Amino acid sequence: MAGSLGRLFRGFQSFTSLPATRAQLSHPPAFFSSRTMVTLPSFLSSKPRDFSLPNSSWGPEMLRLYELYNSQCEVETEGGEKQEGSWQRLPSYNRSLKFATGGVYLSKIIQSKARLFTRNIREQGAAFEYVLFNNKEEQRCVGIFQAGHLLEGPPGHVHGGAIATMIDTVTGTHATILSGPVMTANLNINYRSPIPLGSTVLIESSLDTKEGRKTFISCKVTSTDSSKLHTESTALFLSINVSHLLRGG
Ligand SMILES: CCCCCCCC(=O)SCCNC(=O)CCNC(=O)[C@H](O)C(C)(C)COP(=O)(O)OP(=O)(O)OC[C@H]1O[C@@H](n2cnc3c(N)ncnc32)[C@H](O)[C@@H]1OP(=O)(O)O
Repeated sequence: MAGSLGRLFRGFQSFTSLPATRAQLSHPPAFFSSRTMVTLPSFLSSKPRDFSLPNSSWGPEMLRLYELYNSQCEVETEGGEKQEGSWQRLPSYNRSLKFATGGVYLSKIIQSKARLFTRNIREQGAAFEYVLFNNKEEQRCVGIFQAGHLLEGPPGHVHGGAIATMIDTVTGTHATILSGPVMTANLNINYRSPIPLGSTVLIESSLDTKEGRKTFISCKVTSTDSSKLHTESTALFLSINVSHLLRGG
């Protein structure tokens, strides 16, 4: 039981896109011989796709901000050595536990067709394009989000539920980094100005305080130059024992 829960916990980390699971998740496809190495189409590859890497749908602003933060993930010392920088890019997959092993306990909560819903639309750029970066020292997490045409709410603008989804994604991932497995208990959003469809925005999450099982987080969504405030929100996450999920909540 303890072993299964341990495996489940590691899988749970991948649910929230944590980098700790990267090594576990990488299974290089065994389709090449020692002499030839063939690049396979992605649907034949057993390697999970990391959705937080740039793709052809990313506009110039999305790419610019990605480069801005990504360039701070690794720095070069005076001696020319590479070192971890202040930011860390968080990889993101569309399945929670596909690559975790486990028996009855996993199958109780994970259906084989289950997919992370922000990552389940095939057409690139159509819905949620985003990448998260974490700054451990500053206890801050940043999401760069490009909203696609399938997320329409008011004509030409992003649906409030889609915005809430992204706030929950960024703050929830941040809370998991800070506190381990958590669930959203409360999410409070003030919508200040609409987000045009197709635009790129910044989602900035910062730790307010931790009290026992409670992690309180604040989050702002702004235009990429920070001149326009789109939403202000606060969130409460409660640390859970993974058995909470096994019991069906
Ligand atoms: C990759 C993407 C990652 C994104 C992460 C996404 C995370 C999610 O969206 S999770 C899905 C949405 N959330 C849910 O479904 C959660 C449903 N709710 C639950 O399961 C439970 O109510 C849960 C776990 C939050 C709390 O239950 P439980 O552990 O029994 O706590 P409980 O004993 O009721 O309360 C503990 C403390 O928290 C407080 N508390 C609980 N809920 C709330 C709340 N909504 N508001 C304020 N305080 C609360 C209680 O008052 C209590 O405080 P104190 O200890 O001071 O008396």
